[in-house]
Amino acid sequence: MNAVFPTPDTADSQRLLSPAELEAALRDIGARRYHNLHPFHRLLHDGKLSKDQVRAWALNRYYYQAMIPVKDAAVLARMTDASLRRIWRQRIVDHDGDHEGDGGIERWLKLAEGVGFDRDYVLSTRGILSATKFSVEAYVHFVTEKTLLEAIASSLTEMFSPTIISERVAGMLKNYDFITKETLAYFDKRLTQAPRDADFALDYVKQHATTPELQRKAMAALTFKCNVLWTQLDALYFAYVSPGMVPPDAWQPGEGLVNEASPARVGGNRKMAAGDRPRLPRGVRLRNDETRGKWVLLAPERTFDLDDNAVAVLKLVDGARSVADIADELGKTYAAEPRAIEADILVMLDGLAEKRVLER
Ligand SMILES: O=C(O)c1cc(C(=O)O)c2c(n1)C(=O)C(=O)c1cc(C(=O)O)[nH]c1-2
Repeated sequence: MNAVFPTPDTADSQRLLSPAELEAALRDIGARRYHNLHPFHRLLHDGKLSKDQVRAWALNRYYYQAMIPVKDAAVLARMTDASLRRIWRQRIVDHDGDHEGDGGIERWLKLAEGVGFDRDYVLSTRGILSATKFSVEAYVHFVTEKTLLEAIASSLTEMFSPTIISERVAGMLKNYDFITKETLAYFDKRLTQAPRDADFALDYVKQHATTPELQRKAMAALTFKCNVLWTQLDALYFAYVSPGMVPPDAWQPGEGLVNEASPARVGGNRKMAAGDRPRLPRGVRLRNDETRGKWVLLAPERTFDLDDNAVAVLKLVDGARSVADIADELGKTYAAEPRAIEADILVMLDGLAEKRVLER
């Protein structure tokens, strides 16, 4: 979606924008770069992730939540005006609460517990991806090192969060049987806190970005922050969706959970990942049924008709090739982007695994 006033190009960026034009330019940055557009969020909200992939999100996002008050304390420390500090300090109270057991961080811990985590494991931050930590810490460094205007402008992603939060809560409640309203209670409060915070920050930026250069800096700060959010999802996608490369020491499915079955059972339930090497179980064969002119999967006492796409994939399923390898091969044959078809292949293979005619 293009806003009426797109981000100015170099020629335009010499000109001082009116406050309304600046707001439109900031909104346009969100329309193009906010993390609602990231493929990981699409999968999360549409119910396309396994429970373990949702857990990976909850665990990593905890680090963001836990560091937000550290970030806000750094912003506060730069404010020489008591009336500004009085307003900004509310953000720290929102996340830390007024007493033990209260506040946003606590509610995020409840969310993590709701998907099965042991609270102490989450608090330890042991399994969090290094890339998540780097992104979040870059945000803290940014507000410490840049001007106060840039620090405040970098929080403006919150202008866009109510929409994604509503979409996320509705999508997750509808699509995952292990998600309850109580688990997602964190987001209830954000729906009022975020607009309040964003309105204040936007007014501040519109009032204080009084030269073309300051306006450019405010826009750059918001762009930077969109990237802080985006790279966290890139890291999750890479480790837990495709190619499924979990770095050493990062959380592995089965770790840090309460009352969960043995890792073997968790592994048995989990969805296929790009690094898995699927194979047909004993007794299941791919056959060309010549009388019907169809390829089928023959299992003991059962036959499954296959469409052309499934046949193309299953011809490459040999227990040696990974899902990513299969996507690469098909990408060559069909001149398609392998990572795009990989997602479709994973859904198809999960369907067959559920019917027990495919295994990892
Ligand atoms: O759920 C979301 O998508 C989302 C996005 C953002 C954001 O846009 O930065 C924040 C939050 N949630 C959030 O819960 C939160 O406390 C928060 C603080 C800030 C900030 O930059 O100070 N952003 C966000």
